[in-house]
Amino acid sequence: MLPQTPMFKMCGLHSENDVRLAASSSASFAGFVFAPGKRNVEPANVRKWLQAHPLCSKKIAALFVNAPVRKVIAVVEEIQADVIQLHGEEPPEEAAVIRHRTGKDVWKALPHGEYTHQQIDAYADYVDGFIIDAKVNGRFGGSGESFAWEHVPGYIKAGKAHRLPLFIAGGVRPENVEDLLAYHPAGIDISSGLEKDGIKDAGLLEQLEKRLNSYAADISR
Ligand SMILES: O=C(O)c1ccccc1N[C@@H]1O[C@H](COP(=O)(O)O)[C@@H](O)[C@H]1O
Repeated sequence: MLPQTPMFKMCGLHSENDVRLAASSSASFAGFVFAPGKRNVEPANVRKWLQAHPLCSKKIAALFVNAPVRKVIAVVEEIQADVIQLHGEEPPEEAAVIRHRTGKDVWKALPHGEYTHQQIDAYADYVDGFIIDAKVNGRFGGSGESFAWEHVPGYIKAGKAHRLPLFIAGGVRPENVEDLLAYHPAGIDISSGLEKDGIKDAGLLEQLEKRLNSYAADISR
């Protein structure tokens, strides 16, 4: 099968300005973090920002790390999320419960490591997609660090075998995105790589989109 332009998820939006930028971007998914850390957001603020800058056809992803199921359900309802990204150690059964109780797509983020392929197999019947991220110093994500991308083809194969979309995350930036695109992932997920001093940056977004567009032009030739 011919490579396709990857889905682009712009994650970790944490201000009205970030949402405005995402709304004007080519991202198909806009992600918000509801977990401790510098990108943690309040659902009421997200709702306000989305009212001011509607994302139109883009889908909203809500990211959680080991959150109670009732919190996930409440946040998803409040911000009208389309996708739930579980970025902690939520077991497959919990992903299944969340999927059943919300009726939303659930994506499991898994850290690249020795057992990732076994984990993909264990979650595949209970989720609607995967995100493979780097695990750095025990942090759950948003580290800005990449894992060894020579492992990407194996993950792409696993996603295809389960017929599930698989995104590559972790330290993707405008200056290295072409190295990742060379593997033709189904999706890329970027947060800190679009930030300057902790704020999503229009210039970095423009650089990224230029490279995504040029990749799209190359593969359509
Ligand atoms: O961004 C965070 O603060 C965060 C906290 C806890 C779990 C995940 C988090 N971010 C997600 O991690 C990936 C990769 O991010 P990066 O591009 O390396 O910064 C992405 O899905 C972020 O939204």
